[in-house]
Amino acid sequence: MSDEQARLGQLRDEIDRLDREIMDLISRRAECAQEVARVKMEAHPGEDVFFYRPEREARVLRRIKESNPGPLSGEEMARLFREIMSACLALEKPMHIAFLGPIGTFTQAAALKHFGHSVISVPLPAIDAVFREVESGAAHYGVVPVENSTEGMINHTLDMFMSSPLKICGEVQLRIHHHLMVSPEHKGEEIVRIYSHQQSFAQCRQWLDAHRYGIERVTVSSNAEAARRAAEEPGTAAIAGDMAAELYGLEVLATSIEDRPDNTTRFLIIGREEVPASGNDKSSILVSMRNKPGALYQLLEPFHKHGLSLTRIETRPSPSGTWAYVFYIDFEGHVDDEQVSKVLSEIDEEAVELKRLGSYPIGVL
Ligand SMILES: O=C(O)C(=O)C[C@]1(C(=O)O)C=C[C@@H](O)C=C1
Repeated sequence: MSDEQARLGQLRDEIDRLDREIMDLISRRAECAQEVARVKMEAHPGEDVFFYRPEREARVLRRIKESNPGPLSGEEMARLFREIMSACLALEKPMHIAFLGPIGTFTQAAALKHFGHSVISVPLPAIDAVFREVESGAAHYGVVPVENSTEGMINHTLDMFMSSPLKICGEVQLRIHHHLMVSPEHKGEEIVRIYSHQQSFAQCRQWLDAHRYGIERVTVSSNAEAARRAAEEPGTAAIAGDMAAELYGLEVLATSIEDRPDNTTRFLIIGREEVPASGNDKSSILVSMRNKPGALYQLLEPFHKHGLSLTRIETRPSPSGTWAYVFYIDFEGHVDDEQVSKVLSEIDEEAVELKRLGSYPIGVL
């Protein structure tokens, strides 16, 4: 036996021993989670028990990232623990997660990044369908896109909050990489048409103008639908992500063709209950103000006065009248914080309407 083989043999024995230890520890952790479920059910007999605890998960993942000794990165370690917790939660209660489908979309990738792979993910054809699925109780939570760093807000999602009773329970950000892809069967053929979602075309506009100028661009309902069509139709290509390429067996001709290298989409987790403070939270509100001089100043002044950071303010036309507006505001803090409750009660005095959309942990992953 060579020195190399002898050394590899020792190291692999050590890895086998460690794997057994890791497995025993994960099994003990899973038993604890099962016990947690029993305690929760005993404490709330006959009630709707909330097994998923976003504030607890955020704390666990933050602690893992902060205390990770390396050599794996904090992100990588948190991702592994994300999957362990996902499997533990599935033992307590299998979670149904509705997302803007079809399967293979970036929203599904975001749902799996946030909840891990042990959930049952349910694709739905539109953003309002995701809201309805969660409102009716058919799904425990939903995942919808809310803003993209290149293209701005997803207005449909913002507008749904005006009428929906749902709460925001979390957020997750996903780096969006778009690829130009074709079916390997039709690879040699000239591309006469490119399919994609309107947002993806917008995020790759400069690349397309520089590299595929003059080719017909056809907008479809999702990237996954674009990939499905490209898989079937000779002479076509799709702009979509890795999941869609894999799902439809497409070959990537050009990778990461998004115009901005930091192209990121933020998604919201929507649910039926409010989330307790996790120690590093964000809140979202909808406010409609009277149409009078200084209204915007009056709305923002309490944030300045009480030292709260705004992370986003967006204006949407109000459904109640022409030229009336609703402000969608994200800010740091939790509704249970003293400063936040002062700000909200000051805004409430001036506003026509103030709707609290929820406080939730700032995305960890
Ligand atoms: O701490 C809880 O309440 C649990 O249910 C345990 C646990 C975990 O595995 O750590 C599982 C699911 C929850 O979403 C949060 C944490």
